[in-house]
Amino acid sequence: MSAIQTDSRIPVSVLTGFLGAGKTTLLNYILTANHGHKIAVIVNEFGEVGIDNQLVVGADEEIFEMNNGCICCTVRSDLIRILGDLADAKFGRGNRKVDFDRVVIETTGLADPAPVAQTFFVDPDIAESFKLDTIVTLVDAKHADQHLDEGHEAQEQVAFADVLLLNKTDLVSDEDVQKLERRLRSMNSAAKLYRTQQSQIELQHILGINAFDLDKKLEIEPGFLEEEAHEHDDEVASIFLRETKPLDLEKVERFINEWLVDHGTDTFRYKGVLHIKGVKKRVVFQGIHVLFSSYPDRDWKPSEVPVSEFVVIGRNLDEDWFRQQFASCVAS
Ligand SMILES: Nc1nc2c(ncn2[C@@H]2O[C@H](COP(=O)(O)OP(=O)(O)OP(=O)(O)O)[C@@H](O)[C@H]2O)c(=O)[nH]1
Repeated sequence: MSAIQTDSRIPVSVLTGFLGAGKTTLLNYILTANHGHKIAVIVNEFGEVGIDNQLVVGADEEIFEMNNGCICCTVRSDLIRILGDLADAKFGRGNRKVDFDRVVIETTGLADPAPVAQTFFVDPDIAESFKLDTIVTLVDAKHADQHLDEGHEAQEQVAFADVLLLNKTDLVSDEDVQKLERRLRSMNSAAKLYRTQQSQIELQHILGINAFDLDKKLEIEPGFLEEEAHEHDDEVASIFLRETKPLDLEKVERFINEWLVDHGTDTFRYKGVLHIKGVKKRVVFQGIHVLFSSYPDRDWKPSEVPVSEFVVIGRNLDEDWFRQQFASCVAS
């Protein structure tokens, strides 16, 4: 018998990074790239309703959504269940057969990656079928300093990474990029660090690289395997807004202008699709603090009921204000 035993466990890559850093952009890039892998995707969102599944390409494929909680705490049991079902489906143990050779998990921007990683070591069934391959952390070059100054989660995401992608380098000067690189290096000198734009990275640098090293992580966080679920900052919350009546573009623009002036700093992330009167396409709308963009995306499908829905994630959000303003955007 050969002395070399092949590891038949399914490799898992975890994509992390603060809100808006470019995780979904990377996921879309992975899903459209020509790499020959069959990937099962698990997407976790902070808001009560998932928006990412609408923004992920080929969303009819093997994509499993985990909403209404964060993968690192409240819905960690869902992660274990989904992974268990996936393993059964791959190894033909259930009624369903799903053919895939790796898993990519997109965490919420507020997730602490350590408890997610812990799942692959402390749950015996998961540990038998899956192998944590790499934690990839995206860093938003424009907003990272602010997020690292303010939030424990952003710091943990950097500290726990195997690969750091310093993304959105188009938005800042080279000098700022270098300064940020020094800051990231001081927080995590072991991770590989790449500069990216639109999260584009050769996939051989992030998939199947066998980078997660338990011993090294235990050096960073000795209590890693015993840690309790992560506690989130209670002040950070999400609001989900939904309206089936078409919206008036001018009113929407006025609403957004007021919002960004008065609440821009407190809104970490917002994203969704809008159903605008007179526009045949759905309008994708998203932003990070005051950096906002919207564009017509694709025609509504005949099978879809056009609807505006979006999620706002932030601190100290005045929910009544958002609801009233949004309701007043309905076209007459
Ligand atoms: N200028 C610029 N924008 C980028 C780049 N990469 C991604 N974006 C934009 O940044 C916004 C956020 O990107 P996403 O990929 O949705 O970020 P995310 O990390 O998945 O966001 P959450 O899931 O909400 O935490 C989108 O509007 C992207 O198009 C980049 O390199 N440069």
